Amino acid sequence: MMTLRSLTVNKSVPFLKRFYTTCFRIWSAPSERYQYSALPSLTCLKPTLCLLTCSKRPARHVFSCSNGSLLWSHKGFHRNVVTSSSHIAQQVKEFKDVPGPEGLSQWPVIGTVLNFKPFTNYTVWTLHLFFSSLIDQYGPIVRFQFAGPTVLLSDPRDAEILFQNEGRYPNRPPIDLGDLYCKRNNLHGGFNELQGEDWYALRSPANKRLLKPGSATHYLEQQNEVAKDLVGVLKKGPLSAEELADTFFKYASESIAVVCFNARLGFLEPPSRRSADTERFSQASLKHFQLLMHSVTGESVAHRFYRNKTYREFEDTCNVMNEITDKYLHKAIAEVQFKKQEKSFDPNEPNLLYSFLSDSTLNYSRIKVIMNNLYNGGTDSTAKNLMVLLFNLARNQDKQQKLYEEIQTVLGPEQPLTKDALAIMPYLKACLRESFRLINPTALSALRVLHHDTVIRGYRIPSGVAVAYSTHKSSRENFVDPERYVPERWLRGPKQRREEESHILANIPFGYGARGCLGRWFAEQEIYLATVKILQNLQVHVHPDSQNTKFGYAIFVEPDKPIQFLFTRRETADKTCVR
Ligand code: HEM
Repeated sequence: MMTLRSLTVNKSVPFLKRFYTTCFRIWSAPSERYQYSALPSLTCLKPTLCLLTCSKRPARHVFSCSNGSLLWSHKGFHRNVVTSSSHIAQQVKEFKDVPGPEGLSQWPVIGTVLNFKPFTNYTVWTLHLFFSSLIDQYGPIVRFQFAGPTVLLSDPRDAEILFQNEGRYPNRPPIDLGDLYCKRNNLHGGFNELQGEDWYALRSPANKRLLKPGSATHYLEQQNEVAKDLVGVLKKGPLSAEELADTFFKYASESIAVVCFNARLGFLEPPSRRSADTERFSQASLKHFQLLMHSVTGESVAHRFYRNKTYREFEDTCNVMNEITDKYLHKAIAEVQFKKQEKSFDPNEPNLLYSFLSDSTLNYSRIKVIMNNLYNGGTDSTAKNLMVLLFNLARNQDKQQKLYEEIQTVLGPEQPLTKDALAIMPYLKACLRESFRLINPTALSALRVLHHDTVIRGYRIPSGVAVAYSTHKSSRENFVDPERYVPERWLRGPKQRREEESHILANIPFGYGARGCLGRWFAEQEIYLATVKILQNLQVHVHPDSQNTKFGYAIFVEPDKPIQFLFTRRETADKTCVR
């Protein structure tokens, strides 16, 4: 028995007209154009057929049926058509038929172990290359063992089906160290740990605040001050590659702290001027990430069974961060109370922390988890991707010059970045978008555990199976000259490049769907701010030793060794901050 779940209609086109036009197009098109052909069900006029959206975005399926779905994307019918008809269901191949390594490689546990060193050359750090090798060997859909039966996809059209079927509460497995900490201490889990309705209860109040237009631009002015401090530190130089990586981490931490704690924590201050709390917080959050990486890369496994050293250290970092978060939240609570007494409190407060604190449906522990998660989500991620952008600009001086000229035209040598200025800086946005594409995946996370059986590429993938999407592959296969850094491919205009036609899921640095990144506007804004301020003052180069830096993945993208950037002062052309 099939059930209809959803109907999305593009209101600009009369529904019936679209319906009949589309039926005609399916009927009359050659069947080999369909990867998952709906033709038989249509020619038999099976009324279980379902449709359509003409939206410019990937199709929200109009009808989605419990035993499959029929989709139509903006690219046309040949893109994504999965049938839901029971007639077609008989042609669907079984999970066991999905191509992939055979024999011991499909055994639980052993299969996973065999994928990595010493049995192959791969580690979690080179997971993207391992995924690519599977795709090269077996094709665009692969069945393999990765902590359980897993399917790997590389075609954005298949990813579209995956995301269409992720449901209201997409399931992305947590990093076990964070999950264990919450469980062992009986604490409320965060975005990464929770699933189902519990996750949604946390995510929904955050969505409405963080993903609404203008949520990030409210902080432009304050975060611009942080960017200025960053440039101050860079100008003082010289900084070693390690110090530089640390400085970018501090920049991202300071910048997101403005949002999460309504305060400048002083991470970029010289050590003598940093408060003891700031120092502890800075060290704890850096260590926190390193330990999470140990868990992800499999360097630590024993913490799953007992409180080993890694786990105890991790618990310490969480405790420090919780303690300092408490201080800032209590301060903000007092401010909100004061504003309320003074009757100066705006119920539509654009300030995120105040807005959360004045929401009577959220208790203190939830707000604390949200703020802590946003803070942690916004440090390493932004810092690493900022460095990747600078690396790309340094290695492509012509692009850097072009961006510099855009900055000079719109802002001149000193003006801060504003919302209006951002709206007329397409090259800045294109530079970041292209940097994301070239480094894809930005994070190890394009993974969903299926809630129900789903037909992908003609195979029925059972519920409970994890499906990963190799954005490394998709961000190369769908672009011309993929290894080159070409921001122009994202510019609109008369000379619009072919890439503009690429599938929207071919480049998804912030994930996709209901569980996509919550902080994407903040991340982009902070990277823009730093890049603009740096280029207004300095020209960026990389030391010859860092020219061939390779990138891998722990949680976020990571260089194989810290990058030695060289900065030249624009006014004096004197390489002061050089190492
Ligand atoms: C360039 C920087 C960043 C990148 C590349 C990035 C990337 C991602 C990705 C790929 C995901 C998983 C999405 C999915 O599964 O579909 C994610 C999740 C998340 N990100 Fe980001 N992120 C960045 C910055 C930030 C910032 C600044 C914040 C906080 C303000 C943040 C908060 C989060 C949170 C809370 C989640 C978990 C969402 C959930 O499971 O509901 N991220 N991010």
